[in-house]
Amino acid sequence: MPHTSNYIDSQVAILYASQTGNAESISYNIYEDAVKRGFSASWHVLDDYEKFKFNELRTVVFVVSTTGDGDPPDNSARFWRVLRKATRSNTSAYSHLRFTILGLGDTNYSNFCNTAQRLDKQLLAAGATAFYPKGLADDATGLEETVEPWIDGLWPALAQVAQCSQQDVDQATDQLSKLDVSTDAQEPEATKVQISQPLLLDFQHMAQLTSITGVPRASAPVCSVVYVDEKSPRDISSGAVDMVSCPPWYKDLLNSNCNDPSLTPFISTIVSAKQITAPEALKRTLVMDLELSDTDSQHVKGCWRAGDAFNIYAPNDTALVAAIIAKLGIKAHDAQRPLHLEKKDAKMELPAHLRRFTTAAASIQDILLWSVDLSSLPRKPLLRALAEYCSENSDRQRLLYLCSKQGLKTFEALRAHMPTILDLLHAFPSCTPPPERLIELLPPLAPRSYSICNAPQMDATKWRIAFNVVEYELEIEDPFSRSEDSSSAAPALHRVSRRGVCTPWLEQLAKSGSKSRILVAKRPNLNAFHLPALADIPQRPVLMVGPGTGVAPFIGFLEQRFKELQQSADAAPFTWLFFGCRSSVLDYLFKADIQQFVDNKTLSRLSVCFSRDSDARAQLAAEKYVQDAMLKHADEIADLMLNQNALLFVCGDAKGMGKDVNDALATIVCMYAAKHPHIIPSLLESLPKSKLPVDLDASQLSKAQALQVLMQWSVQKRYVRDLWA
Ligand SMILES: Cc1cc2nc3c(=O)[nH]c(=O)nc-3n(C[C@H](O)[C@H](O)[C@H](O)COP(=O)(O)O)c2cc1C
Repeated sequence: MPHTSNYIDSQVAILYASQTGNAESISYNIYEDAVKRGFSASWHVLDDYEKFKFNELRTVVFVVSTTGDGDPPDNSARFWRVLRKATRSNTSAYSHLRFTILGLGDTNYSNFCNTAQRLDKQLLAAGATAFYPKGLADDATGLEETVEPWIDGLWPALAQVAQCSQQDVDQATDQLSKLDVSTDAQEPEATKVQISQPLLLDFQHMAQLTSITGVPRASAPVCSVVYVDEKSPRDISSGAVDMVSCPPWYKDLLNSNCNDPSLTPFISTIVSAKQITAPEALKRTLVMDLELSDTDSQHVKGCWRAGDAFNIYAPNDTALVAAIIAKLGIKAHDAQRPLHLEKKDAKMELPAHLRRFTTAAASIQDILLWSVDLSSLPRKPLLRALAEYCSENSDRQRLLYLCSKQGLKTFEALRAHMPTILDLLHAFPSCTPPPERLIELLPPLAPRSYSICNAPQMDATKWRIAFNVVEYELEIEDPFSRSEDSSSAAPALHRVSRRGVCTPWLEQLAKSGSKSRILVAKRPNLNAFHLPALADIPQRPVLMVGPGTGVAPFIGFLEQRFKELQQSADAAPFTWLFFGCRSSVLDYLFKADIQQFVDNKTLSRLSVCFSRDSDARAQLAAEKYVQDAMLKHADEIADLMLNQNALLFVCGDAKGMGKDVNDALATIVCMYAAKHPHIIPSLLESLPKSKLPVDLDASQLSKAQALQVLMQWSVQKRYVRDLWA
C-alpha cells in the first residue's frame, strides 16, 4: 500500500462533475481516503466554484464524466464559463495550480472522455501543471479497470506534491528578504535542513470512532494586541549591538535585578571559533572564544571559575520564524510593527515571559524570534487550543482526536517527530491562530547553557566553550508501510531532520566572520561543580569522567591545577581523566591540550576510550566506553574513593553516559566490598539510618546499598555531576 502523510502542504481539493452519479461517488471515495491518509482534503461539485474559491486552490484532483455528445455534466456548466473567461488569452492564469484528472466515459460514444480531455488542455494552456497523468476510464469495459490502479498511483504522486508548497517557499523567501537578519546564505549545503518536516500520522482509527473522550477543555485566550505608534524596537539600539545576535530589548535585561548580581546578563563578544573535529567526523564540534568586555561584565569578572557554565540567549531560526509568519498570513509590515500586549481580562495573568511586552513594545517577529520556544514537544493543551482555529472541520477533528484518550498512540507518534510549531501548522493547514494567541500558547524560549572550558587563572578576560552543532535525524516508523498481507515485514522508516536552536546559530555567527556580540549570563552552579583550590585539598586525588564535550570543564580544571602547581612547591596530587570519543583521529577533542597536561604532570593518568575505532582499541588496549574503562580499573577506583577520599567529577550526557557511569560505580563498590568485606559495616554506618533496608546483612553489599553509598558521596560533594539532557 502506498503511504502518505501530513505534508508541508497537505491541502487538496477533490472536485467532480457527474451526470448520473459515477464521478460523484468515485470522487467521494477518493476524498474519504485522502482524509484518512492525513491530507487536509475537501470535496466539491465543480459548479460550487465560488464556495471552494477555485482560483486559490493549489492542488486539485478532478473526477469528471462526459455526457450527451461529448458534453460536460450539467453540474459543471457554470464552472466551464468561468474557466473559459479566466484562461482566455492568459497563459499563466493557473500557473500556481497542480492538478490531475480522472475522466469517466464510454468508448461506445464518439467523444470518449471529452470533458477530461478538454479540461486537461485548457488548464495546461493556462500554465497549470499536471502532477500525475490523467486516467481515462471506460464504462464499456468496466470503469474499475482503470479507476482502481489510477487511485493507487494517485497517493504517492499526491504525497510528493505535498512535500513542497511553492507558495510557502515563495512567501517565506519573500518574508526573509524583508527580515533585517542574516539568512543561512553561507551555510554549506550539507548543513541545510528543510524548514518544515512532514509528519507521518495515522488517523485511520479515528474514522471508526463514533465519539472520543478525555479531550481537555480549551484554555481561554489571555492576550490582546495594541499596535503602538513608535519607532520599531529594532532601532532602539542601532549601532550599539549587532541586531542579529541580541534581542531588541537586551538593555532591559542588562539592568535586570538578580538576587545574585553575578548572574545578571551581559554582552560578550565572539572572538574566534574553530572546528576541532575532522571534516569526516559524525558531529561537528566547535571551540568558541568569547571576550568579557570592560564595561558590561564588571559584575562577572572575578566571579567565575572553571566548572561554571554560561547561559546563552539565542534566537529561533530566522527562516523558521519567517515561514511561520507566512503560514499565519501576517504581512511583513505587520509582523514588524511594534505592539504592546494587554490582558484580555483584568483577572487573567499573562504568561511570565510575555509580561515585559505590556510595557515594552516589540514586534510579533521579534517575539517569535526571541521569546517563545518554537520547537518544544507539543502538549495536549496546545493542540486543543489550536483546534479552535481551524476553518476545515477535518483539521479540527484530527487535532481533537490527538488530545483524546483514543488518539493517544497518534499523539505519541506526533511527539516522536519532535515537531516544530510550523510542522504542526502545516499538518493542519486550515489552522491559523491569531499571532498573539500562538505566542501565549508556546512555552518561553530558555537560554542554553554551556560549560566553560578554561580557567580564569589563565586569562580572566576570556571564556571558552566547546559544543557539538546539534543536527540529527529521527527515524520514525512509517505507520502506512505495513500492508495487511505483509505484517511480518519490518516497517519502513520515515526520516526527519532536526537541529538545535543555539548551536547552529553560534556556528552561523562564527562563519559570518564579524565579531558578534551576544547576550549571556553566568548560570548558577548549584552542584558546586568546581575543582577546590589546591591549597584546600593539597593531596586529595581527583577523578574526572568526561566523554565527548563532557571533557570541556575538565580542561578548565586542568588549567586551574596547572597554574596552581606553578605557584606551589608541593608535588602534584593524583589526577585521573577518563575521556571517550568515537575515533582516535576524527573526534579526539582537545587531544593536544590533554597530552600537554600529561607531559607537564598536571594529569597523572589518562584513560581514553574509542567507541567506534576497534583498531585504536586494539593498538592502545583501550576500552569502548568510559564506564568500561572504569570497570577495568575497578580496584584502583574503589581504593581511591573508599580509602583515599578522592573527589570524582562526571560531566556529559545524563541519559546514557551519566546513568552508565553511575551503574559502573555501584558495581565497582559492590565488587570491592565482596573482596574486602571488612569495610561493609563502616560503609553501611556512613549511610543515613532512614535509607538502610530493614534486612540489614553486614556480610555483603547489595547494588541498592552501593547506590546509597554513591548518594552519600554526592551529599558530601565527593561525587559531583554536571549532566545534561
Ligand atoms: C446519455 C449519455 C451520453 C454519454 N455521452 C458520452 C460521450 O459523449 N463520451 C463518453 O466518453 N462517454 C459518454 N457517456 C458515458 C458516461 O460518461 C459514463 O457512463 C460515465 O461513467 C458516467 O458518469 P457519471 O455518472 O458521473 O455521469 C454517456 C453516457 C450517457 C448516459
